[in-house]
Amino acid sequence: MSAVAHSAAPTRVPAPAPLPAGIQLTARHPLQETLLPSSALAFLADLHRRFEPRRQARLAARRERQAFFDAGGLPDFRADTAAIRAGDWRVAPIPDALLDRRVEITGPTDPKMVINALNSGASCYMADFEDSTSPTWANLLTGQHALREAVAGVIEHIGPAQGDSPGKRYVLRPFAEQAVLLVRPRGWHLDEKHVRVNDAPLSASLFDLGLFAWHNAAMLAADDRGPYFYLPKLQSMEEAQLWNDVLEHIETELGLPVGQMKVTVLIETLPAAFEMDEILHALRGRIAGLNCGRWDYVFSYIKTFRAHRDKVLPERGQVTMAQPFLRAYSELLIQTCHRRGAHAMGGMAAQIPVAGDPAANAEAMARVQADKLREVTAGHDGTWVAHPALIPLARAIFDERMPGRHQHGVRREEVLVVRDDLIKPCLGTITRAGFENNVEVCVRYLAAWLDGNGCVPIHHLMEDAATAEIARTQLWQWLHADGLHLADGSEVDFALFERALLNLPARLGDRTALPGGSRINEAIGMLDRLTHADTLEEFLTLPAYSRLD
Ligand SMILES: CC(=O)SCCNC(=O)CCNC(=O)[C@H](O)C(C)(C)COP(=O)(O)OP(=O)(O)OC[C@H]1O[C@@H](n2cnc3c(N)ncnc32)[C@H](O)[C@@H]1OP(=O)(O)O
Ligand SMILES: O=CC(=O)O
Ligand SMILES: [Mg+2]
Repeated sequence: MSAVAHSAAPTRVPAPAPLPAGIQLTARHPLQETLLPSSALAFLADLHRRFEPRRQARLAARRERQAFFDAGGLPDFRADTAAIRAGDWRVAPIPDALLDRRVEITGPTDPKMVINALNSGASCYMADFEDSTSPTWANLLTGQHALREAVAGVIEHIGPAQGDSPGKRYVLRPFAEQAVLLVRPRGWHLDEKHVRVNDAPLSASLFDLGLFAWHNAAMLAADDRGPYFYLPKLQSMEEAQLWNDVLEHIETELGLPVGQMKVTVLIETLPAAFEMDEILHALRGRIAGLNCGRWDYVFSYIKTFRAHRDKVLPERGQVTMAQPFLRAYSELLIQTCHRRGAHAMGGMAAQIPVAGDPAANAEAMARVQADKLREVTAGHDGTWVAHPALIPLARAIFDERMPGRHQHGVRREEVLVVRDDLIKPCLGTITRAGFENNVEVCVRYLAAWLDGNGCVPIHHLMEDAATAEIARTQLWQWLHADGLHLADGSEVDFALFERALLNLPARLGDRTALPGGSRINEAIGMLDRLTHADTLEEFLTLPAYSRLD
């Protein structure tokens, strides 16, 4: 055969495997063949057909409830569930692997992060497909693959070469020394647009959780573990019931004992704070705890009260856990969990280590320390950190004050939280710097997210979807509420906003050095539109997702 004829011979590229009936994949990625064989897709499609109508019904119920709040209604404890709150019941026993959760590290799911987090010395690692992940198809598949390799114990990552030296090799510590793995799928409101079933997008929650369980349940069972999950952004006990039914169905399908899959629910919406007992009850066969997701909680307070002029919050930096409405929520969570035999997990301080500035670093560490001390003293059974360097600090505080594996014995029976404590307005101010910082954080975070990075440091704080949402919704609320003034007396109006947006490029300087620098103009345009809109967009990530790969 001549050389020409040889090079012209067609290369045989294997055709993609045929998809199960009714399923469409709208993107291509090299990991698809491995992660989405037709049996996995059929499993996901079955979840969709069974549960999608109920998901849509729950989303409609959210809209209906918000319309009630917009008309002046206030959240309150439910009359129809009083018997659940009064009843004497407890959640199922917590498995050994989840009894000591004093320090949990969280983070996105790229292979290096996964290895670093599992090796970090934390008690648990929450692998996050949610607040800290930009859900590009590549991120989701790389993340699922990294987790599967980690559960199998074979994950490896090679860092970039340094001159002539090869890149750093990352491998796992022995299993017994690793953090216990929990996975956080995306919330009920999000679609996974790359998988369509009968011409409708699959729920992102079902994709993330279902695929992880499908690949890993058997391997985890061999280690006497289960797929363990954190469930985000629930608003009601009916949503918890939906999750329970999904999990029970998956257990049956995968041949797991009922209750093998454990969950911890983030109480991070204002409506959910009024249904903590009910959520524990709906998931009582499998729930290990509740968590104070403080950043989304503040975001939810703003959204819930978007139309309530008397509940406008001051600038982000002043809305700390010391504010009465946040203290009441965390104390009620501790009391509720400990009465029911569940863990009451604390949340995330946004400070991260500050490299190259010892004074700023000391201040950041002092803030984290104070936050963790408040949590352990209040009765939390564990806490979150955003960065491995914070683990020793958080661990030392919990070790000193929590000698047992948890502190369910701290019942906090003296705590009496009523409706008005949870919705109490918050005193404070809006400074010009606070206003401009919200504009900067929104734009920079959104640009990074559009570029595929869901968690970035900005001015030495961890920023993710939840913290950025506070900045976005505050801007909308401040600008749509009549008669607000900055602390210096000037009016909060759209001229102020436009000036802040116009000045931002100069303030940012060399944008090539910023994560997502090339998407800054797009982010500015989006924030401008979202802030001018007459109605508040429910989630930033909904319109932004349509711009993602
Ligand atoms: C509101 C909420 O939902 S909170 C939960 C969601 N948010 C999170 O999970 C935050 C996760 N944290 C992060 O993503 C990061 O810590 C950031 C973006 C805040 C800061 O990241 P960086 O600036 O890259 O940190 P830095 O350069 O100091 O990292 C040093 C090392 O620690 C590792 N590291 C940093 N954070 C983490 C983490 N959360 N998990 C595992 N490893 C981490 C880095 O990979 C790096 O490793 P290397 O030395 O092997 O290269
Ligand atoms: O998910 C955590 C939060 O604070 O939001
Ligand atoms: Mg959150």
